[in-house]
Amino acid sequence: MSGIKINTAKPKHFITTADYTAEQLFDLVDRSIQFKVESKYNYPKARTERPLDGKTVGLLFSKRSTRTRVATETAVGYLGGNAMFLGGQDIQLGVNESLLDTTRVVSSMVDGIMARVGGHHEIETLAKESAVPVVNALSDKYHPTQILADLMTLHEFYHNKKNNVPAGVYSAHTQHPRETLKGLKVAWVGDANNILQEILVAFPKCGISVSAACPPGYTCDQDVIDIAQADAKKTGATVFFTTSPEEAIKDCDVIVTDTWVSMGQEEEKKKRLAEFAGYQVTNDLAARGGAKSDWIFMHCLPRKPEEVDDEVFYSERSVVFPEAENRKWTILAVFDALLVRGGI
Ligand SMILES: NC(=O)OP(=O)(O)O
Repeated sequence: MSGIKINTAKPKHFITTADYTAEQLFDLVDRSIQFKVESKYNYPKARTERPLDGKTVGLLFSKRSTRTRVATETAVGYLGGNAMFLGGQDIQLGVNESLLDTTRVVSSMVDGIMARVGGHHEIETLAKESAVPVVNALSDKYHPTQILADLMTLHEFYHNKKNNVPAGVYSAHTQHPRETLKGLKVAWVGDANNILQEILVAFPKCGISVSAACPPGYTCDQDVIDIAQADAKKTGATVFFTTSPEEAIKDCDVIVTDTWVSMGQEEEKKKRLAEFAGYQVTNDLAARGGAKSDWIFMHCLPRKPEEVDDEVFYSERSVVFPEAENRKWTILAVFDALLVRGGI
């Protein structure tokens, strides 16, 4: 009897944007825009294909999530697939079963995995052991789908600004992301966390300069800094670190911050609030530091008022809600690439 040939090719994953070139990230942004326009305006026509029909994506989440979970479940549904949420309270992982065993079992039954983990080594184990593509839904080192959404949000904003497209209107996007993003200066004011680290490995290679202010003692991993500096050298972008928020935001186009107390750091809250004094993003800080007059504000959410005041957060400068929505379109593009088109 002749046997059935089993596909033994290693699956492709999306663990960090550091693994992909700027052109690959731009293509994902471009595809995300196409999905958004198609969904909102039936342009060029309403979607009828359901390429993930009969397929399942497992959401292996050991931490809370609103945006990433909703974005993934709706994105997989949009492609006709089934999203199965496997929360930390629901399965044996971490209580009765190791990550290695769980990965082998779950990946033998699903077609893709979206995983939110603690340590970055956990997502690396998952990717190594999984029989199907794994997407990093957040680890303590990186948050790639968030920063892909941030690239899309920046592209949309500056594309529409250059082309006088009114807010909330989606155009056919005449310019490529490489044209809209190159030369921007993004200032980070906050923790040296997974969001800043993903920004550092994604933005400089896209031609975006990054200047980051973190309190004394809060520093990024050296391998991340090395990647950022090497990428910046190639594109002409700059990478700059300081402990002064005012210094970081000088001449910036965009100010970004995030929580000062990430999930799992709750016992450090009091100490952190004291150490981040002076780091709240306000119009006054932007004026003192000399941000460009038309600076915009980003935050991956959820947000606490100590990080940014209401005046900025709910102002016209703030693109935080389109940024949140774009999680869906970018995650859609990632799963479309990995599960439908065979790779990014
Ligand atoms: N920004 C982000 O990852 O949000 P959630 O934690 O709600 O998924």
